[in-house]
Amino acid sequence: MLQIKDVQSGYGDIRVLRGINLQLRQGEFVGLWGHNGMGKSTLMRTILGYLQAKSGSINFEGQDITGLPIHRRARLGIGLVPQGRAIFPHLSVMDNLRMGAVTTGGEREQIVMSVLKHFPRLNNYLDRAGGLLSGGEQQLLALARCLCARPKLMLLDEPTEGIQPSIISEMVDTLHEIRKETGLTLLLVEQNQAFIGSLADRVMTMQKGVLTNESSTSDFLKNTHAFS
Ligand SMILES: Nc1ncnc2c1ncn2[C@@H]1O[C@H](COP(=O)(O)OP(=O)(O)OP(=O)(O)O)[C@@H](O)[C@H]1O
Repeated sequence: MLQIKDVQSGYGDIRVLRGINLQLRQGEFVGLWGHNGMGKSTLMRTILGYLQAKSGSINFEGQDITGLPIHRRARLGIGLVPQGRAIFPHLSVMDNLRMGAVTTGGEREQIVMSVLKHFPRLNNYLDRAGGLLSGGEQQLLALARCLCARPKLMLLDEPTEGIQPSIISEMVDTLHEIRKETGLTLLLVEQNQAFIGSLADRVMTMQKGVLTNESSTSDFLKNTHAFS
C-alpha cells in the first residue's frame, strides 16, 4: 500500500531523514520506535505532505504521491493524528467530529455516528467544547476525528504521551475493533513499548533519521526489555 524509497527530508537546510526505505502492506499495523528527536514525526509529516521530500519517492496504492499537496494525499486516504492532538478546542466534540468528516463527500452524520459507536466515552460529552476534555479524552477525540475522514492509512504519532492507563487500553481495544471492521492500515509512532507490543505486527526502529532495525513484535519486546 505504501512504498517509501530513499526519502530524505527536513526543515530548510536541516536534513533530518537520511534515506528512509519502508513498505507497508494493506491492513498491517506497524510500529515505529525510537528515542526523542530521531525523526519519527518528521517521517509522518513527510508522508502526509506537510514536508516535501527533498529526494526519493513515496508511492501510495500504486500512485506516486511524492509531489502531491496535503489535501490530495488526505483525499487518497492518508490520515494523521499528530502528536499533541490538535483538536479544535472551542468547537464541541460533535463539531470536531463533523469537521473530520468534511472531506469524505458522504453522509456526515452517519459517518460520525458510525465512528462514535467505537468511542463510548466521547458519547457522554458530545456538546462539550473539545478543549474542556481531559488530555486522554482529547486524544480519543483526535483519533475519532481522524477516523471520520475514513482513512485507509492512519499515521498515529505518540498517542499515549501523558495519557492515563485506562484510556490507553481503550485506545488499544478501539484500534483492534476498527482494524477488524475496516481493514485499516496503521503506522504507529510510539515510545511506549507495551502499547506498540499490544498493537503492532512488526516494529521498525529509527535512529538519527535512518531505519536501523526491523523485528517481529515479540523480538522487539525481548530486546527493548533487555536494554531498559
Ligand atoms: N519545525 C522544525 N524546525 C526545525 N527543526 C525541527 C522542527 N521540527 C523538528 N525539528 C528537528 O528535527 C529532528 C527530528 O525531530 P522529530 O520531531 O521528527 O523527532 P521524533 O523522533 O518524532 O522525536 P519526538 O518524539 O521528540 O517528537 C530534531 O532534531 C528536531 O529538533
